[in-house]
Amino acid sequence: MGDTTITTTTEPEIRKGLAGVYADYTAVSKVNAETNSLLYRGYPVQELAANCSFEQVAYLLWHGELPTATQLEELQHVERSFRSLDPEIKQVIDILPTSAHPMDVLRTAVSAIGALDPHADDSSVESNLAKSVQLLAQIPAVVAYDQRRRHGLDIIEPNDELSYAENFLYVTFGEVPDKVVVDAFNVSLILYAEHSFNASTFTARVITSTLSDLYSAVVGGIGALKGPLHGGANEAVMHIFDEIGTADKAADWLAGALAEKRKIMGFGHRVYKNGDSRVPTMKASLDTLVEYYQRPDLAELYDNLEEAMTGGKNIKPNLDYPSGPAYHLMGFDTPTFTPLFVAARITGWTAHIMEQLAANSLIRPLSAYNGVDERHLER
Ligand SMILES: CC(=O)SCCNC(=O)CCNC(=O)[C@H](O)C(C)(C)COP(=O)(O)OP(=O)(O)OC[C@H]1O[C@@H](n2cnc3c(N)ncnc32)[C@H](O)[C@@H]1OP(=O)(O)O
Ligand SMILES: O=C([O-])CC(=O)C(=O)O
Repeated sequence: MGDTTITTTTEPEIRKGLAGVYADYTAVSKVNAETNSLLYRGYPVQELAANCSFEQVAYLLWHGELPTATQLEELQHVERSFRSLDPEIKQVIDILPTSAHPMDVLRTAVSAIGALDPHADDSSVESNLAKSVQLLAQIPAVVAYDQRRRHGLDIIEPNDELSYAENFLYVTFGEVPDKVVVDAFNVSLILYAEHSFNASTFTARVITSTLSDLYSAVVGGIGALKGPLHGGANEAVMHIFDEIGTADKAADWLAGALAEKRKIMGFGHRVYKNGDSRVPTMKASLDTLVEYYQRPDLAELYDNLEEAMTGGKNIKPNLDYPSGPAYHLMGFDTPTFTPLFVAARITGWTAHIMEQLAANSLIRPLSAYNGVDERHLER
């Protein structure tokens, strides 16, 4: 018998939420709560955010090394060639109500992209890499298409002269904003790209472990990311800011919310208990945006809520806390924030899908039964 033999005499150790459990190895990234650091393929994420484009980081996550100039050019060429949405995908989006949450629209669109791909079930590395680049290129088109149709605006076709970040902003807003905005967006994408066995990546790996296809794993990842305890928190932060109103009300609002045992979105983390390694970098980008858009009121509200939360419960902000207001300042509407997280995390998810396939083992833990004792039908 293998090591999954169930012994009924000893009480199994249950780790709720798999907290503290090592499920497998990964070479994609290292989250170190003790040193408060995050490495992508060995590189500190802060260094990557300060010096690289999101496309370079995507390549790094997929291939394990940063691209040479030629490799980057090739990636950019392919990514730019996939940016337009097929008419069938536009039709699929169009039949969804504009009241549908953008995460539901994106999940549906990715599922449709998979159903239209005749090679969906080809799980070779070459095919999965090609699918990963295609999804990288098309997610911005879906997100922008949906935000614009919700606001009754004309759809803007992509511009393949532009970088990934520039084009994303262009197809959403109809113009490329100033460099300070593009840079902040690029930084946010890099910071959101990868974070080891978080809930959505683990979901994608579980699906992959059954030898299902890459699209199914990504659709599952999107579903897991939508929840407010995970990616949905960046949207929820903005709802909290709206609820609080002005900076002077932050402390009282927090006292009331904590008294009602509410979870304060954008704070806390399963792994980092002493602050999220990515927050200082994203906060610096938020500061540049606050300055650029002249919104000291938003910065004051941000600071006051953080001060009240760290002073009271000593729970620190996670990446969603600075990202939410940063995306708001850039002009994205609030329900679009979590799809922006998807646009970045598609790189990490697909890197993990390929890693899982390279050394696969079906992910299937045990459960300890605590239902009624064995019983029988009365006949
Ligand atoms: C990019 C990301 O996905 S980062 C995560 C984004 N999610 C959020 O911001 C949602 C808000 N945060 C949370 O709900 C949690 O901090 C989680 C889900 C992220 C992590 O949760 P866990 O590791 O399970 O921590 P847990 O829930 O056990 O919290 C420990 C204690 O801190 C409290 N706590 C943790 N986070 C918060 C919070 N944001 N607001 C209020 N209390 C909190 C818990 O209530 C608990 O208190 P207790 O011991 O008195 O019961
Ligand atoms: O690691 C986690 O649990 C959540 C997170 O911060 C991420 O996915 O970026």
